[in-house]
Amino acid sequence: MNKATEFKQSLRRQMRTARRNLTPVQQRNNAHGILATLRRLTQFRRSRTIALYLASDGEISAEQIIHYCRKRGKRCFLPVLHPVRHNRLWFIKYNKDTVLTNNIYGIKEPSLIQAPRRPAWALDLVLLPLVAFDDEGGRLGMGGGYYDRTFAFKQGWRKDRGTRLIGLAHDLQKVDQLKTESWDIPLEGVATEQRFYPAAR
Ligand SMILES: Nc1nc2c(c(=O)[nH]1)N(C=O)[C@@H](CNc1ccc(C(=O)N[C@@H](CCC(=O)O)C(=O)O)cc1)CN2
Ligand SMILES: Nc1ncnc2c1ncn2[C@@H]1O[C@H](COP(=O)(O)OP(=O)(O)OP(=O)(O)O)[C@@H](O)[C@H]1O
Repeated sequence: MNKATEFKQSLRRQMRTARRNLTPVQQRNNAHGILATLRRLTQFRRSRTIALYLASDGEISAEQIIHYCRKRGKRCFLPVLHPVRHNRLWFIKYNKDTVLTNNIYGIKEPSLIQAPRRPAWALDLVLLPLVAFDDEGGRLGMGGGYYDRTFAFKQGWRKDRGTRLIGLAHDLQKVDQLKTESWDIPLEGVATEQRFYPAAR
């Protein structure tokens, strides 16, 4: 393992532990706070089709956001591990009656037989889970490269064109600067319970 990979692994361990050690009360407050942050964002207010995720391993919960979106008539989608294409995601509509199953990582996702599916480029906004972030749009994920592969088509696009990508995190997941890799797809910004961090251009 080279130095950079070792560094990423140890940062992942450290941040995943920090996330998991938040108390239920802190988790609840942060989930509440992040909805308030998003409601102030034009990019969120304008979006009609939004991909979120079901939290696992201490990730900031998106359930309140999902509830809010449904009330406002925004359509919610969840990522599903692609059954055939290596390390890519599909996005499936998420309703109250959607049947969920556990994927290979033990994360809940809609069962695959369920339509409708939506291609990644046809979503207005994707709210991504992450392990660590910086204020330049850098994202460290769980290490599967799922989001990077799925949104590779955005390489070279302006951040404000097409599907918008915004990370969701607890504020404690912020680090000074992440080294970007050639395959990393930069985020437009990251929302936490405290504030929105727009990527500097
Ligand atoms: N809630 C949520 N859903 C998500 C993601 C996520 O980060 N959070 N993903 C974002 O990409 C995708 C799943 N990616 C994941 C990648 C690795 C591991 C993981 O736990 N890996 C093990 C080691 C690898 C292995 O067992 O093969 C680990 O780190 O312990 C989990 C999810 C799609 N759905
Ligand atoms: N567009 C791509 N094409 C091919 N391989 C890729 C691509 N994007 C990422 N990868 C590979 O995926 C692996 C994991 O990447 P990385 O550690 O950046 O994942 P991550 O962003 O932390 O994970 P995730 O998106 O699942 O949360 C790397 O080995 C990388 O080479």
